[in-house]
Amino acid sequence: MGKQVLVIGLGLIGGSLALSIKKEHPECTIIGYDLDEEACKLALSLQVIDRYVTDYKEAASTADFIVLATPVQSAIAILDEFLTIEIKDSCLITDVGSTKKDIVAKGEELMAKGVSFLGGHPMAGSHKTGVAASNERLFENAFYIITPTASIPFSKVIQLQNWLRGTGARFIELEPEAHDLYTGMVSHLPHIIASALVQEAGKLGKEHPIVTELAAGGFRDITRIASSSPSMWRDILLHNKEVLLTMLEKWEMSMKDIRSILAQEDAEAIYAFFDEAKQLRDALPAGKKGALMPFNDLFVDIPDHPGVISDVTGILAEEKISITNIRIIEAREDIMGVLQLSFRSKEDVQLAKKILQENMYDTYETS
Ligand SMILES: NC(=O)c1ccc[n+]([C@@H]2O[C@H](COP(=O)([O-])OP(=O)(O)OC[C@H]3O[C@@H](n4cnc5c(N)ncnc54)[C@H](O)[C@@H]3O)[C@@H](O)[C@H]2O)c1
Ligand SMILES: O=C(O)C(=O)C[C@]1(C(=O)O)C=C[C@@H](O)C=C1
Repeated sequence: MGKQVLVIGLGLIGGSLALSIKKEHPECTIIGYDLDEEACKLALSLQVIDRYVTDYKEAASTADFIVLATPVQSAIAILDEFLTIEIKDSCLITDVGSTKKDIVAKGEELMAKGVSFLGGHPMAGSHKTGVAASNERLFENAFYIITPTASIPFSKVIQLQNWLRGTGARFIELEPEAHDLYTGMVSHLPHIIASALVQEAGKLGKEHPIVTELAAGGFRDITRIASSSPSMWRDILLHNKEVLLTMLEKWEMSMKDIRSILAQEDAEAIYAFFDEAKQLRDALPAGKKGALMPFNDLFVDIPDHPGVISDVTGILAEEKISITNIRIIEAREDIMGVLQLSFRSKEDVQLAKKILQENMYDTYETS
């Protein structure tokens, strides 16, 4: 009989992992559990899981591999419950939480009982939630952080990577504290800033409704992540409180600095502020997926007439090239518009470029 995998939390990440585990281990049975039974039913009908349970305890006691993919506070509560039930000696438990210190500390309590827990965090995701947004390629080429402690045997690290080979992710090891510090900077703080920015625009928008209508590329780019799950981010902030309090203090100081050079009309310092940021941003590793997403974008000049967008997308669909995002820039009456198309990989960008050029579309990439 094939092995049993239990996925608890059938949302974006649990669903995507279930798909990539099944792809690499088709003989295993994927059992799902979610607090929300509708999520279980949807996961079953989308063939993300083989079956679901309405109480995970029995399935946990027979599982070979357990993935916790709930918001981080619930993951701790579930690990607490695992302390009270029988789990097979050979079973490996992992989580996908965006914070690691508290979860790994709880996992150590299980280790003391002879149950193997190895913390994990795939550094790829989306502002979308729910199993319907699952994608077996979500983690391809992304960093997958694992946080082994001294109490976990190396064989379990290999076992985890084998289970998760279908993700196509690149595994790296970090101490839980280092994980929370680094992701605090490149993931958690940006989510706070994005949400605060949307709140500010919302306040002005109450008095001047046109403001939100005017929100164009820049605002949308920097605030996309403000559409993420509030319960997930509530838990992340509470788990990474100390790190984020320090970062917010430094952030406030940084805002004070820019305020001060602006008040003084210090043009040189203002230029240096943007120039230094541009150089740092431009130097981010290209072609890598992870917290620092690369741009797999192609820009296409389009004449401003009806049907042109469906023509472009139709050409790409015929070649089976998936578009992950589409945006129209500068499309005003009677002038050329620009279509910004995002793809999963650089290869898809190149293929799309070739096909569209063959169809007489002018295309260009950004560096
Ligand atoms: N979204 C991302 O970009 C991303 C990336 C990497 C890691 N993560 C982490 O992955 C985890 C899941 O995030 P997601 O994006 O899949 O969220 P999601 O909202 O899409 O899914 C979470 C699911 O967990 C279920 N759930 C909540 N409490 C539960 C409980 N006690 N028992 C069983 N099910 C429960 C919810 O009903 C929901 O279906 C979080 O810990 C998050 O920090 C998220
Ligand atoms: O792409 C997004 O929407 C994300 O927010 C993904 C993101 C991130 O901050 O980069 C969010 C939380 C995770 O723990 C890992 C990845």
